[in-house]
Amino acid sequence: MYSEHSTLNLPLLERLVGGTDVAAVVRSFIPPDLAFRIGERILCGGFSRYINAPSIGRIGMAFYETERRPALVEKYFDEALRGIRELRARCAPYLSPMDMLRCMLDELWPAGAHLATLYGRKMHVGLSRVVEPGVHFLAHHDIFAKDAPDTQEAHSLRAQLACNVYLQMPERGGALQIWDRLMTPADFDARRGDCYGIHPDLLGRPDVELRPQAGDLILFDSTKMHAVTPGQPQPRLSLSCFIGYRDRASPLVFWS
Ligand SMILES: O=C(O)CCC(=O)C(=O)O
Ligand SMILES: [Fe+2]
Repeated sequence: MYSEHSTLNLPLLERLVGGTDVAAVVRSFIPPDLAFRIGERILCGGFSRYINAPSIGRIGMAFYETERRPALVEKYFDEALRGIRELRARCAPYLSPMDMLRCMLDELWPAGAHLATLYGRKMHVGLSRVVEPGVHFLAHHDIFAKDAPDTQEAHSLRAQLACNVYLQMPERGGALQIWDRLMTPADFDARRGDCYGIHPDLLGRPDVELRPQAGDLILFDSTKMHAVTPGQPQPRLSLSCFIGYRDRASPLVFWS
């Protein structure tokens, strides 16, 4: 169901994209004290909020927020590379964990790994996400083809992994819950209405519950329903992206 590792490795990726495992944890992907310090640097510059999920803070726009609206799609691409450079600058003099992850994926995957392009333009990668104390990050799934329908880039994906490096964790709560079954986009959209997600109580017991520690990396199948339990008393800060898989002979792609 899920596996624990001390390093990011190829078998772990293969088990995830092949559907054998729903999640994998890499403990201390970066040292916990370094994670905390990088987190402080990132937060110093302030943050804004998801347009369509305002209870959740973020630095850098997610493609999910564009909701197929041309003006927002334009804004997303306009800010994409600036966002990547902004995260790098906030982390300096430390290496951005997102840059490290990108290099490691490129080195590990036989066909390499690179930044995703869509409509001929480079996407953003490396969203900093802030979940404040007491906030419930509701159950949802992330499926690229819902955000970019009618694109070959989205429909050719055979797996989509969410990938999070946890920089700061609350003392209690902040667990990632995953339900190992698919909810069709139509079913999910009908249930959620105008809200970005649904209450996890509607889904019964999660199949996987993982409480990351600062410095951990978790990868999981983002097309499965997932949620984050409320944390106390500190905010929960993570760096987030998606990894797209087509086949073994094709490069992995990443975006946020
Ligand atoms: O923060 C987490 O543990 C998961 C957040 C999430 O919904 C995602 O990465 O898609
Ligand atoms: Fe998600």
